[in-house]
Amino acid sequence: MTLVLDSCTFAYGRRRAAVLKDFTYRLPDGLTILLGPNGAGKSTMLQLAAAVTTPQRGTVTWDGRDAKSKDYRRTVAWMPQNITPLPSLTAREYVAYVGWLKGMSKGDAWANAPRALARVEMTEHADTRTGRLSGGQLRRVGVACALVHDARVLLLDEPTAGMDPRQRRVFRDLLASVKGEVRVLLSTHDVTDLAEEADHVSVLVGGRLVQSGSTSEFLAHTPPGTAQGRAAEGAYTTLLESA
Ligand SMILES: Nc1ncnc2c1ncn2[C@@H]1O[C@H](COP(=O)(O)OP(=O)(O)OP(=O)(O)O)[C@@H](O)[C@H]1O
Repeated sequence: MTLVLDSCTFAYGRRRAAVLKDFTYRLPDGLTILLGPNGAGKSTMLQLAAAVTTPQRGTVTWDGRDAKSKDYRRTVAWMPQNITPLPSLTAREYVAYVGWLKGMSKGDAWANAPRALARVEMTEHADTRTGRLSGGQLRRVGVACALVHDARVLLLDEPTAGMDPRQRRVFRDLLASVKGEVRVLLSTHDVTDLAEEADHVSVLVGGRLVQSGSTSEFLAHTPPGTAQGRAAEGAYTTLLESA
């Protein structure tokens, strides 16, 4: 049972070239990182998977359930590149509101929000208005939004962009703690920081997957003689050069 993009074609407008063409992807379990240069189609792929856009051809499903269904929307959580705070809502209200939007009853959403915030170590900020949170704190609230409605899939679009090293550390620990219970697909340019922590790595170039497999399969592309600590970067460069 997983999220599947099957033979999807998507273009931003009829006259534009397709960003993804006849594109098929099965999301593995654990943490998968999605790499690719600017404009490769990573955000587009995540948005199709999140059902915020619809392919012109092909299907997006979870366990056979279509992306348009209510079940699907509850199963899959998406965190866009830029999370817009609702400045007047506190973190708890925000998380509860997202739970309600995802189909929970008001009571359940309100009752579950503190637990979700605790999972991301945001309890002390539960009553802080989201307009006052830092970018890193807001992203943690974004993950809490996924946990509140028990999503099975978490789609994160460049979640570590702009984070300082300490925030990154906290975020990586958070992902490590949730990846046993939810499948995570995370797009990033931060190859050195995350590749070695991932279970799987997918590399998208020009709307085409040039690599998709376990992290050790990805690292097998590292050129011989690469300095320690640069393996992921080396593997990524090799894949880009041969794409
Ligand atoms: N709303 C849009 N309207 C028209 N074209 C778009 C739109 N969003 C993205 N594109 C185009 O689609 C292509 C893929 O963009 P996408 O944002 O999916 O790539 P990406 O891999 O996420 O890039 P980045 O790493 O820069 O975020 C690019 O050529 C981009 O210019």
